[in-house]
Amino acid sequence: MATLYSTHCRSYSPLTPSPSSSSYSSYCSSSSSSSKLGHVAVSSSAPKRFLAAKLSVLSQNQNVARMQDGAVATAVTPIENDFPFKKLKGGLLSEPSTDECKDAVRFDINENESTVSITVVGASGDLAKKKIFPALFALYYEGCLPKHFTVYGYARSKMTDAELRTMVSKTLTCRIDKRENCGEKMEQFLERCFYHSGQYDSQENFAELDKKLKEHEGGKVSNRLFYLSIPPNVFIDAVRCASLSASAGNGWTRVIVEKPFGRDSESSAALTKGLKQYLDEDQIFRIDHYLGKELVENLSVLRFSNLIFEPLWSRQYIRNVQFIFSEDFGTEGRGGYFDNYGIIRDIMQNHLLQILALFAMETPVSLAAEDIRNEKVKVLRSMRPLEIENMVIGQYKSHTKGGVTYPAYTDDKTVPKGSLTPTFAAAALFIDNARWDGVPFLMKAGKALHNKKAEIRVQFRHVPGNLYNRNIGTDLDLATNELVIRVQPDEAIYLKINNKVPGLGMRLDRSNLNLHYAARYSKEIPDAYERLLLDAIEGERRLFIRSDELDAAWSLFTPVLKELEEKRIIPEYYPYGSRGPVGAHYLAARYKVRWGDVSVEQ
Ligand SMILES: NC(=O)C1=CN([C@@H]2O[C@H](COP(=O)(O)OP(=O)(O)OC[C@H]3O[C@@H](n4cnc5c(N)ncnc54)[C@H](OP(=O)(O)O)[C@@H]3O)[C@@H](O)[C@H]2O)C=CC1
Ligand SMILES: O=C1O[C@H](COP(=O)(O)O)[C@@H](O)[C@H](O)[C@H]1O
Repeated sequence: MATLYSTHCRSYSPLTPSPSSSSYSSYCSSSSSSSKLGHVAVSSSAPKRFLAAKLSVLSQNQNVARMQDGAVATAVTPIENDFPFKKLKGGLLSEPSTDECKDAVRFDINENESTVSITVVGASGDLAKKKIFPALFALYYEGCLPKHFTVYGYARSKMTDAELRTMVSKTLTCRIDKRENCGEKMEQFLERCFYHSGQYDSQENFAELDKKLKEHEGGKVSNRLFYLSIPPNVFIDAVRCASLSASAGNGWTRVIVEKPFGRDSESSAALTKGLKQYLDEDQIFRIDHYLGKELVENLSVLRFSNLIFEPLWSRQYIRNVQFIFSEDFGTEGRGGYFDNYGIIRDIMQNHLLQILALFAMETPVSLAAEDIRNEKVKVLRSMRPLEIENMVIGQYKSHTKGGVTYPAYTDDKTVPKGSLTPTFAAAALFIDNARWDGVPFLMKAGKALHNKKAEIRVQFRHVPGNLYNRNIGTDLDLATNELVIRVQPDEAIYLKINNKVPGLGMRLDRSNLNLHYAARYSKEIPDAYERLLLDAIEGERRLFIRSDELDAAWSLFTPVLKELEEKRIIPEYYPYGSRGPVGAHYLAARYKVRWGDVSVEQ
């Protein structure tokens, strides 16, 4: 018998019920989305293939779990010993810690027997350098990574371990609010980073990696996470080779797959089919990093834990909902990738649609991954496929401002001349269910616009028979209550209300009830990749996309994408740095909507 992986309890908030051994399962999330176990031991005779460590609880009291392939696992650690009390010398217990992860990892007493190896496939690339290694370091700094972990970079580029460390060290940063021992921690982290050069389609090269991983694992239970940070044309090759030559022998093996998950329904289905030749669905972690953003994660908390919002969350009170994404830079350097996808596939079909599904779903049975994903998929399947009449596309053109000339999209050397690929799109979508019948869900996404922002805007209906109409004037839109969830930058949730201007008269103005994160919380907000990587290590699938969600998402967008391409629809050209095509306003106006981000006071 050997240890598989521990149950992790990640965060402990003052709202959480006071811990006791009997209430453990109510606040402690497990390494399996559906199991609520303490530490688990599993037969090490598991077959050498990608082994799903999905545990389903047979009996919570007996602490017995069943692995997906039928192997029985039994809990060997009494759960009373577990989180969140710090054990002090002499057996005393300290106060529960509010520090994320630290206690969970520290109190995994079986972790001496288990290891986690994280292989970043495509380690020489942009995403790995920019996001993945820094996120892993942040997790290490916070004490969230297990005791025995190793990070491997894998790519075709030739590099030594030392060169990888130099490359990685350039992008590591410490949080503004936590700089203590930062340099020291970086050194320690880098010592755990290694590199193996190999082809993505070579079983032999992955077998060499396997050999190196085994040396680090030193006979302990091996759990392996592969992060596919490579272009999609080599996804299947890499999964095949990793599966056949480098999967964990006796622990779990999981694979994080980066977008794009295909470019339409057919190619996405083919990709899923290809992945499933080598992996079970619960080993596949399709990442959408917007789901890891703090305010997206908070969306359900806001709605389901505050009485004041949920009763208003329907067609009865909500006039329209807007999902807005803008960037103030173009495709700079990524034009080659982008031209094959365009903004609809790059941002709308995934990031914005995922947020929409979370926003509009019914109350899930529980916070378990499958319960949430079931509700999301229901919303997606209740939506009308997007029609070309409900869509506007644009592309940025060159613009000179203040003596500086900004390039057109097609000036990018990696973009084919005359490309019609949209860099901007606006769309009106509808959910044909009882809650949302007739409510326009508007999306707008663009590159090379005047600002960088991602937000959700909920515009409420006008107040019937408003006593104060006289004080508001004829433009009722000006008095609309609007809830704004600013995902980035400068995270905030604010509600626009009408208020009496202090004084002897009766003049109303619009004011904000404002929850400004920087003012309210001193803690730096973790990057989305940190949350998602930690979830993948813990086996938490809630924020990853299931294959049926993906199919439903593609069904909504594939017909219109095909039509745009077949008819070679010409995008509306907008100047680099502007607010985008005017067509977006006409589209909104058709549904009696004004974009919330264009008013004077936003
Ligand atoms: N960069 C970003 O901001 C984001 C990226 N993504 C996705 O993440 C993944 C990685 O992105 P990113 O790091 O930007 O990608 P890169 O283009 O930087 O590629 C990553 C690595 O893959 C290898 N590679 C590049 N092109 C090919 C090719 N044609 N055939 C085989 N190997 C190749 C290279 O490594 P070597 O030559 O050393 O093998 C490269 O360093 C992609 O799927 C992308 O869509 C998703 C969201 C944002
Ligand atoms: O997935 C993608 O997201 C980025 C924007 O991410 P953010 O976290 O910086 O907002 C976008 O630039 C890129 O085109 C897209 O592929």
